[in-house]
Amino acid sequence: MVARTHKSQLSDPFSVVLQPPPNETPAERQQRVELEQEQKRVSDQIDDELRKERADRKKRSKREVKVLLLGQAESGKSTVLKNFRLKYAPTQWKAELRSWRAVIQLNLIQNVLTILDLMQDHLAVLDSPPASAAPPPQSPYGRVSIDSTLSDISVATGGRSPADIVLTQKHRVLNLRLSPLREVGDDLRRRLGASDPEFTFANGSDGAMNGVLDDYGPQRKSSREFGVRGWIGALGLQSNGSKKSDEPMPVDEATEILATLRDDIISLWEDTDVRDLLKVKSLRIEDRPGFFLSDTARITNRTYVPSDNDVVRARLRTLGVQEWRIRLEQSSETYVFPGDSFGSEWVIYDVGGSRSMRHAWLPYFDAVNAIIFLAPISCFDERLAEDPSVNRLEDTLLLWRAIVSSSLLKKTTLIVFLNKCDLLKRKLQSGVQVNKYMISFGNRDNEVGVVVKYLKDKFKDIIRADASEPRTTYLYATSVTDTKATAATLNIVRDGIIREHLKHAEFV
Ligand SMILES: Nc1nc2c(ncn2[C@@H]2O[C@H](COP(=O)(O)OP(=O)(O)OP(=O)(O)O)[C@@H](O)[C@H]2O)c(=O)[nH]1
Ligand SMILES: [Mg+2]
Repeated sequence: MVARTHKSQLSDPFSVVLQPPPNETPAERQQRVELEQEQKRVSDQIDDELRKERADRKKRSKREVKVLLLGQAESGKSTVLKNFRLKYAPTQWKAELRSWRAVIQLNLIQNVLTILDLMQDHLAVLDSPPASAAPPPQSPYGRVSIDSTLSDISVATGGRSPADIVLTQKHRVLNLRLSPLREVGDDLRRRLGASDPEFTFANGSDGAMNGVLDDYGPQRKSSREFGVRGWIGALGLQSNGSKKSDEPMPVDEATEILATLRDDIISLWEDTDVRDLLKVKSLRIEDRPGFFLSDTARITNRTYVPSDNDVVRARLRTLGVQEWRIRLEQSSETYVFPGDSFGSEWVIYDVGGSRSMRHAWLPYFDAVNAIIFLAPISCFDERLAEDPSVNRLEDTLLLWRAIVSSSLLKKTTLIVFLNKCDLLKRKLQSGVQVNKYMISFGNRDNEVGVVVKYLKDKFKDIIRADASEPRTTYLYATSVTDTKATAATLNIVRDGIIREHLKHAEFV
């Protein structure tokens, strides 16, 4: 029997191409039909998966809150992210704590090396022949006169000048015994950077160090700041932030050497001449990020596991942009919006804040619900590491102006954290006068509450002057290393962002 061919089939070139071969045997036909069925099954499966993925994406975007953390280097962006994860994803956070050991060890080593560098410079001056006809010292470690250009500082440090600081044989021995830490520091950096093909030391011109170290250090290798492109790789985490395994942590070489040098580190930090040297050099190392010398006994323990607070205080510079997807955990204290409602999942973008990295911020501007802007207000007397001619507070205000005047951010909720209030308080108590650096501060009281209020008004003034339309901005005074207080602030921020979103959604 000859198969009848429909007229329209003849006119359709596809139907001709798709026709079975004319002399097909029943076995060939069977094989062809089976193959076609299999191909259809695979094709349907792919369609299903694509449909599901689209639906998932749509569902996810309905529940996702996207937040961009902005601010200059060392303003506290990554620290806010840590607080967020500690509060809303505690299971992952706990699993991750141990991975921070190497970062904290590196921070501690950095503290020691800062002091060793300072001591070495001082010893070099002691060892060099006196420039003037001053009498030579009685003994190699006796009182030696060195050139002092810091008379103004010596007034502020109880009348002592560098010339009065005597380093003895004890200091030389400590310097020698602690020198293996340079190698250990390099090893830790290599280990943390191993997963990052672009792993770098921040160089002197783009480090995130403030002006206090300018005197003697940013170019020195031991003083350079270390950064990674992602914690996930550096800490050996999976992309959702949890650790690959929960095997016991090995006592590695760094841990062993630190344990051996524990007493020397403690004796270096407790030495009164070392403290005086830091003072006359105006080096407030205890106010620097990643300061752990007061915790040496605990951290150098072979079984040391970092605490929440250690991790929040640890310093690891961010390079580039890191995306964190956080599904909020329900807990007795944390009310999470149920199921798939808006606010049950957060995507947080944590960016590197130094000037050379700011170009990477822009692509995220039109994709986020809110920006949390970190303004480290204790930095009113510090300079940018990447451009020492720029005051850090000035840079922060310029950044803020750029954000409020950006047309891409017209609909974005803006939140400001006037951060590092604890350091501001300490600085003011130590006698630093705000009006010396900010003339417009005038004769107001040099007191933390007054400074915070003054700066809050400054941020609001910029909004009034530069925003294209009136907008609500939320300003909070924070010290984000205080996890308890920050948890309360984050709750308010979280609810505020969700409320703003719902308010806008009603008008859509
Ligand atoms: N005392 C104190 N330290 C803070 C505060 N906020 C942040 N820090 C510390 O400052 C250091 C820098 O904070 P990060 O969160 O790493 O700064 P960042 O803005 O992410 O910096 P980049 O990654 O370089 O852009 C860390 O060691 C923090 O622990 C604060 O309010 N008070
Ligand atoms: Mg960071």
